[in-house]
Amino acid sequence: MVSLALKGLGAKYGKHVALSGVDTDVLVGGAITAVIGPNAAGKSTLFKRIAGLTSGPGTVYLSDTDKGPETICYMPQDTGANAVLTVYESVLLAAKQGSGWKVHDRDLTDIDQVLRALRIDDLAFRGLGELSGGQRQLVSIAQALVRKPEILLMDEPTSALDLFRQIEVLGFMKALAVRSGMAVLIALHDLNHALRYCDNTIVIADGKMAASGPTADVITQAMLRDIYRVEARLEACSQGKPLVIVDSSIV
Ligand SMILES: Nc1ncnc2c1ncn2[C@@H]1O[C@H](COP(=O)(O)OP(=O)(O)OP(=O)(O)O)[C@@H](O)[C@H]1O
Repeated sequence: MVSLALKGLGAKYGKHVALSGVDTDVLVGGAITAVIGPNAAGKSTLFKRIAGLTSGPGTVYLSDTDKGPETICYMPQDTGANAVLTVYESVLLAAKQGSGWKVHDRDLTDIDQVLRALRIDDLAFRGLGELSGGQRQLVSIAQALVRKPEILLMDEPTSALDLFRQIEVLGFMKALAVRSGMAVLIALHDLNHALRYCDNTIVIADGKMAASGPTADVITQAMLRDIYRVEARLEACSQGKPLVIVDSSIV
């Protein structure tokens, strides 16, 4: 099963150092890692650096893959919709990226499966420009999944989704990671989603890694105070699962 580890990873935009010194333990396939932290902390920059879309110091070590860096897929936060294409065409284009343009029956089966799994098969022949924000976000997820990456970096993939779709997509990703052995990193602002769906959590603050480890060890009252500047409690819900309850901001 694929795994990755980050050593001394950093990134710059011009002279601005947006990220430095990110070291992680081995992140294994089959698990979901949340990447959390305040606005402008460097979460998207970390993903772009792992995906090779920005340069900088450090190394992304990949193990147990014979595909190399192209096995990493980055699903950006903002996906500019190409209004000319239908949903189906855009997912087909994503499926063929980097593998030649000849379309096989297998490609069409894969697209049908991914659209059905995300329950957007009814949108297949709608233009991207006609979709709602949440529908577009689901199409972006379909475009990422149809490529069958071994390492998937999802930048706030549920930010435009309603409550039902949020838990459906995250539950689906968790099951898919276990089933396929994919390593999934998800940037999230909803820490309750991290607690519920993510095995491990990395905290980025001010362009540095502030903490990492099993999610329940990382999301603590002290971390919420220091990094997020909120007074909050972690309480067990009626099902015994931990929930973050925010009381106030610290000014
Ligand atoms: N293309 C760019 N050029 C210059 N600076 C950038 C660029 N993209 C991001 N930055 C800066 O890098 C820093 C980190 O941004 P990044 O997008 O990684 O944060 P983030 O943690 O993903 O934030 P958010 O939660 O708000 O999405 C910010 O100060 C941002 O202004």
